[in-house]
Amino acid sequence: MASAPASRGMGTALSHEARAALHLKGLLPSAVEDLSMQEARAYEQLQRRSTDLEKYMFLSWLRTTDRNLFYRLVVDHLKEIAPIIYTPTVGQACQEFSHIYPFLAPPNAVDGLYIPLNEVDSIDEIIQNYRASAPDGAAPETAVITDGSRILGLGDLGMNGMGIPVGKLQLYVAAAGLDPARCLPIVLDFGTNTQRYLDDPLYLGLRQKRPADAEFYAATEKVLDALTRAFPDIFIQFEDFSTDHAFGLLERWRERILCFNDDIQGTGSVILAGFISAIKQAGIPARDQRILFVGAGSAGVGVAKQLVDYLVVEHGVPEPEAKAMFWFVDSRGLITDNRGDQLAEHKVYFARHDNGGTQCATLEDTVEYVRPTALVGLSTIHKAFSERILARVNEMNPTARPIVFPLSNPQTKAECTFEEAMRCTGNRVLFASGTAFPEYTIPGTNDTRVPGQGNNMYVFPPIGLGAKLARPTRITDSLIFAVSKALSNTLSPDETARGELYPRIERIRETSTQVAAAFIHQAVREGLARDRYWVDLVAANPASSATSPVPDGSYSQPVLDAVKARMWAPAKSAGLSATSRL
Ligand SMILES: NC(=O)C1=CN([C@@H]2O[C@H](COP(=O)(O)OP(=O)(O)OC[C@H]3O[C@@H](n4cnc5c(N)ncnc54)[C@H](OP(=O)(O)O)[C@@H]3O)[C@@H](O)[C@H]2O)C=CC1
Ligand SMILES: CC(=O)C(=O)O
Ligand SMILES: [Mg+2]
Repeated sequence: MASAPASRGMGTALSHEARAALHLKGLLPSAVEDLSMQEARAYEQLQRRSTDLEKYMFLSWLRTTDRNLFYRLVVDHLKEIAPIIYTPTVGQACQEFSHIYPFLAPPNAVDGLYIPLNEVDSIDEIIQNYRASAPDGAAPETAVITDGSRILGLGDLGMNGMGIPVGKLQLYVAAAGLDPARCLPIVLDFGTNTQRYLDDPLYLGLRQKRPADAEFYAATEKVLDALTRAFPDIFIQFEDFSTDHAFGLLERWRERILCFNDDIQGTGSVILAGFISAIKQAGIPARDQRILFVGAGSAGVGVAKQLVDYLVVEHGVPEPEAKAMFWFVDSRGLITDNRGDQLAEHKVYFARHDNGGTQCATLEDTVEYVRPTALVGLSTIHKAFSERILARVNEMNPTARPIVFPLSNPQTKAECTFEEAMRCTGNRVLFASGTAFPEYTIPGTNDTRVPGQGNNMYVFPPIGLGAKLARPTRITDSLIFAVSKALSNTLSPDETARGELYPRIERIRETSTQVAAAFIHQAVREGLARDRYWVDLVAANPASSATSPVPDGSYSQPVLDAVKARMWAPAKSAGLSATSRL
């Protein structure tokens, strides 16, 4: 039987000569068509699926049977397909993962690593099995790893969380041209504390509660040691670990291996980029912002720390004053150092100590107390920004445009919608959400506004691309800062004129290239890059910021061109190799 993956992928696009050579004569319909016809057929099939989950399953099947066609379709229809393979639909797919798993890929298709806690001591064998059966036998260069303990805002999904690394890596490929054969999704199947899954007869993960901290860290240590021994150049993205482990893992590993935490650093970076654009339009100086965060988990604290860095470095605000521009609300109300509970370590930095005896138990009370200019939601609490709160924040800021960022995912967890934010602020809002909301036409006009999507999808793909190319020894805070600056520089004149905060998703491949080029310049500038080619190229072609102490996210044209030339793209016709350029 003809089993070469390329022949299965090409199917009806194979020429008669190729069919003869592969002993496929008579085994395919007689028509020979080009990839655009195959793509048109796949798109038609996609549209015939009546629910988003069915679309997700169809696309998963296509990806694991015809990678080139799948990525052709995704790249050409990214705006429409991103919400299927990524947030929000990926959230539903994860919740149902154990029920749909057999229908996502052909039997025995290798689509990543499932590492159960009770098999961690066999990690070398697991990696060896992967090497032996990996598509194309290529060593992975980018891994996304989760333990499923905090999937989007949906909680502890256990092994079902595998959909997230799979989805993130599809964006690495589609948005930044990483080679799909070298992307490795990993789920640490360390059990789940969600009883619903433990009780579900179809649940496919380990049926046990999660381990205590010591066992968790010992097991992750074994896995990461083995992975980095087997693949010394691998770039590892930590994803959707519950906050109690997210900070600990990052601190343990960030100086040891090439890694980063997407929820802390990636979210910090992308929201800083949107914030830079927002404060240019807000009508008050950056240092006069009063920023109220709802949610003090890995994402909330990660974002706020990135904003503090920016205020210090870019606006010269002394750190204590910059920190004092932030207030946090968690499930117990305003975070202060005198509210009577033991604060988790990651909350201590932002705890208020200037509140006298004032404690606010609710968000409404906190809004009255703080009188914020900006509301940032990373709380997983749907509608936390009620219409009343939005209207009050608008009233409190008659001369400044309020910044409202409901960033929780998926959209069923978002703190408010775009339409609510527009309506309740007299259309003055500067808005970004984690999951894309529909455009909004101001009633009685033809004025249609495009909401910003403040999602780390704009930064993790180019960070991965830059890391793969320049091979820095580690990811520093200043690299992340340069990425934010670079992303904020990518807005087109039209997007800027329309007051948008992020580039349109249709342009994400272009913006990823620019951000990756800036990342490489910064990595060379900090002496972190190990790849001689990029060190020499940057030395010969410095960016405009080469002598400035503050990274400005700039890059040179030759570096941009070289990055573009190294991005993987699906072939457009059967005559080209799968690595031919878009
Ligand atoms: N847009 C983007 O790119 C990204 C979005 N996110 C989203 O951010 C959200 C949070 O992620 P993460 O920080 O890791 O999760 P966590 O669960 O660690 O954090 C949630 C925070 O919200 C607080 N909270 C819970 N209930 C309430 C309430 N009723 N009122 C106020 N605060 C409340 C929690 O309080 P307490 O500490 O007291 O429990 C906690 O501080 C998720 O929905 C995730 O999808 C994450 C990364 C990227
Ligand atoms: C986007 C993302 O990383 C999250 O919601 O967790
Ligand atoms: Mg995440």
